[in-house]
Amino acid sequence: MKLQVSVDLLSLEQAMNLLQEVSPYVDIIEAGTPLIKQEGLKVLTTFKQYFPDKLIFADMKTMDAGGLEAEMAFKAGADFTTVLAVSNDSTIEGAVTAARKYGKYVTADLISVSDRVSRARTLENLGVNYLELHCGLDEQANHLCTSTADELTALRNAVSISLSAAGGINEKTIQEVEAAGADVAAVGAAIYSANSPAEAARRLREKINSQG
Ligand SMILES: O=C(CO)[C@H](O)[C@H](O)COP(=O)(O)O
Repeated sequence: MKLQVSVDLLSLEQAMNLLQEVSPYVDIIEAGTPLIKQEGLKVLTTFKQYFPDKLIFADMKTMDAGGLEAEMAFKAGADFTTVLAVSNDSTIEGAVTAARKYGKYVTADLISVSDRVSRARTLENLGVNYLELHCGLDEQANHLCTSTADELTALRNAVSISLSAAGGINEKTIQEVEAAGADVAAVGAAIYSANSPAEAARRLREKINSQG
């Protein structure tokens, strides 16, 4: 399983300071939605420039103009862009077409989808590369998330495309997420809010490695 750090900080300077510390332990660097909104797409270009051996994930959370927004992210340096799974199929198709043109990837974020298994099957048919099971920050704050492991298992049984999990994952839960079939675990606060982000990322990496 790959480890993704979700950089939900509000300045490029803070983001770069964090990444200098944690990048050795992660496979994927995510520019969080608030960071992209605050600093612009240049964060993607900067991440790619300084960390060329990492995959760069743009959490665009696109809801409309799928082709245009995906193209913007890929041109700026992203390897992945996200589109909201609740958006119209034509929006998803636009993002998928752009990803194919650039040889990059689309992740559909299942946040706020009620029938996730049914939507997952449609999204697979539409050509998305990854499905992200995501408990958002507001849902976490209001204790609205159900079991990530059970949900992942249901998705794993329903589709063949890659799965990622995001939302409140930490050292205690990362092995459960991997065992349930995730190909990527995205971790934000458990890394950037830790006393030592580098140590937190190192321990998460160790948990993944020890799972085999
Ligand atoms: O996309 C996000 C919020 O919309 C976050 O990046 C994602 O939830 C992971 O962060 P955390 O581990 O802090 O929950």
